[in-house]
Amino acid sequence: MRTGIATVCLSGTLEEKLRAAAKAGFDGVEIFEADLVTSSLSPEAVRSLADELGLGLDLYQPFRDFDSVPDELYRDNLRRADAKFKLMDRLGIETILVCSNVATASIDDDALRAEQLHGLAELAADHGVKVAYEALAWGTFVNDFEHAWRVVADADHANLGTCLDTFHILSRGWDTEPIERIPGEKIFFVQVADAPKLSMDVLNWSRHYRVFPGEGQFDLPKFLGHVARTGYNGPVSLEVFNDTFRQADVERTAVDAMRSLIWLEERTAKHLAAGTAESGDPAATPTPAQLAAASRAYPMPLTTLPQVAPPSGINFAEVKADPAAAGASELERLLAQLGFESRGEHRTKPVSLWTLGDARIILNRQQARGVAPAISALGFDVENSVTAVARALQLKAVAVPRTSQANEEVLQAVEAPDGTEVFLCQDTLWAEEFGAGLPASATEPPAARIDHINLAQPWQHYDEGVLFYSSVLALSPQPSQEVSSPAGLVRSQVMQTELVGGERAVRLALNLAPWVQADSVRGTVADTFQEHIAIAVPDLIATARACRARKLPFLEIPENYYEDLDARFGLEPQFLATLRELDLLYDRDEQGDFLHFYTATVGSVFFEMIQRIDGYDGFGAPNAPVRHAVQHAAQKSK
Ligand SMILES: O=C(O)c1ccc(O)c(O)c1
Ligand SMILES: [Mg+2]
Repeated sequence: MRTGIATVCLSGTLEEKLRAAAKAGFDGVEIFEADLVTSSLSPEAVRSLADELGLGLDLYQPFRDFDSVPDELYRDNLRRADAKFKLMDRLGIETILVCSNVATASIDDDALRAEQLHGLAELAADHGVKVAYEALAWGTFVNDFEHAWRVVADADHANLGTCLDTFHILSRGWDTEPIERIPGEKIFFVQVADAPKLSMDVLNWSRHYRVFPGEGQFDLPKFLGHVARTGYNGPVSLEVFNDTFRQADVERTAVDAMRSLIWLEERTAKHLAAGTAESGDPAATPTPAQLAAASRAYPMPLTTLPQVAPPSGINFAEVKADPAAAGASELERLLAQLGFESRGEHRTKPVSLWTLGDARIILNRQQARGVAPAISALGFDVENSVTAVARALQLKAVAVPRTSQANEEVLQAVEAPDGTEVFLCQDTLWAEEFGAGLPASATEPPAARIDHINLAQPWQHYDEGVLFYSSVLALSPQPSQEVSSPAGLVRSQVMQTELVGGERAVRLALNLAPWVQADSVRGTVADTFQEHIAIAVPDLIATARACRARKLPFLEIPENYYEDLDARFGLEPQFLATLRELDLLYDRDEQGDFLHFYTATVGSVFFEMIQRIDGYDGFGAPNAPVRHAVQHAAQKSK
């Protein structure tokens, strides 16, 4: 598949955008008119830079407000077009995108539109240019891709085709099946964007909230499957108008963008393969042979990746703390008060292992000076770490450089967008390298396990994080939520594995905190963000009492919370008194009940102990505002 990206997706100057797109591995770009007009590079210089970078200039866009106008305006529009066709000759660009008229359309007549577009195509032919007509979702008369295609078909000119843009099609909820009735050679260009499902006017939704494929909620594999079936084999190009990406680091955004297309290719091949599966079930998992066949079934080849199953558990979590600061010993004390046991020091590194049941936490004292303790690494249980790493690298994840000594387990890790090191683990043999190793007898079911991890995300890498964990680790994103805090709304995105036998192996929550004005590298963030490790235990009340006896600093919950809780749930007085006494929080969903408590924060890290009763599947979200408020107050008083 030929990959592309519109320059409007990226931040910086035109030259920076082109360099970043080339470096990320794109085949071509769409030159967005405003980027050229405001550039100090001449069209010839842009052309030779693209040449030098090995980047195709696949589209010039947009040309606006052409069709459905009175004759006088039509002639002026042809004059405007003529100037652009001459410019395209200097740039060496063959195709121009003409979007449906939103400003000057005054005559709603398909015959006239077809005639005017035919006239434009005639002029284009004189310049050796092709015109791709796109229906904008808010076009005055043409706002539906089928309508745009009908007009193009009526105009019947070799130099006129249509441009399909997923946003304009899926934001309006149009059926995508009819795409297959367009001949592939009449589709001149394909633009892809994802978006969260929002209820707002479509123009503002489009101009500010588009995201890269896999970061929103549109069914893009289905769309691209239809496109593949038409026989189309031109560029599939990202056109994402997004306020965050336009400010973020250009090279990182380009890599995020490339990852989204690589993953979309694979998902499209899977979608096509599922359609051919014997069961006929579109959700069926295709065999490797079916996947390979689907990837080359149509003129547009689809690259696939090494296949991985979602992780089967959280192998460990690592917290980094500067040994010279109080953080490291405070964390050790906290772990001991929670009931964790020290399993000793690593043979060669200043790193210690702590366990509680099957919950494994590594305390790493290699932190740079003055940086607050933070969650630095997560280990995920995977079937095959070699395959998992190969997949991650193909998805442009960056390998974490590691040095291992003789006789040490070789662990493979890649860097998540926020800098967290993600280890892909096949076993726990690495634990042998710590003094005491793992306890001999793990109980069944385990006395404790890591239930979820909650990571604070820098604002500019939030969507990138969602895409990373979905594509690399096969976690499924849930609809994002917002919880209130004294510093603003916190956007929270849960990524998890499917429910199997009432259990979820992995739950990860990505939080976009309003106060995380972070640098891209974890640990350089001002120590105002907080994140945590949550451990599930079989009897939370007993755990809380034991922790109290060990003098654990609990997060203290205000009395108002318990009054509200009682009003909401009408709890049994004795039970409510226990919650109050132990600073416990409570929630309930359709399945069951949830009990939890939090520790005080050390640096950026705190712990949560939880108990899920009868298949409760949430995170106690209604209690999050209380936690944020108490933590905020605690931070201020420091
Ligand atoms: O928002 C716009 O104006 C606009 C312009 C060109 C496009 O291709 C598009 O999808 C939207
Ligand atoms: Mg478009």
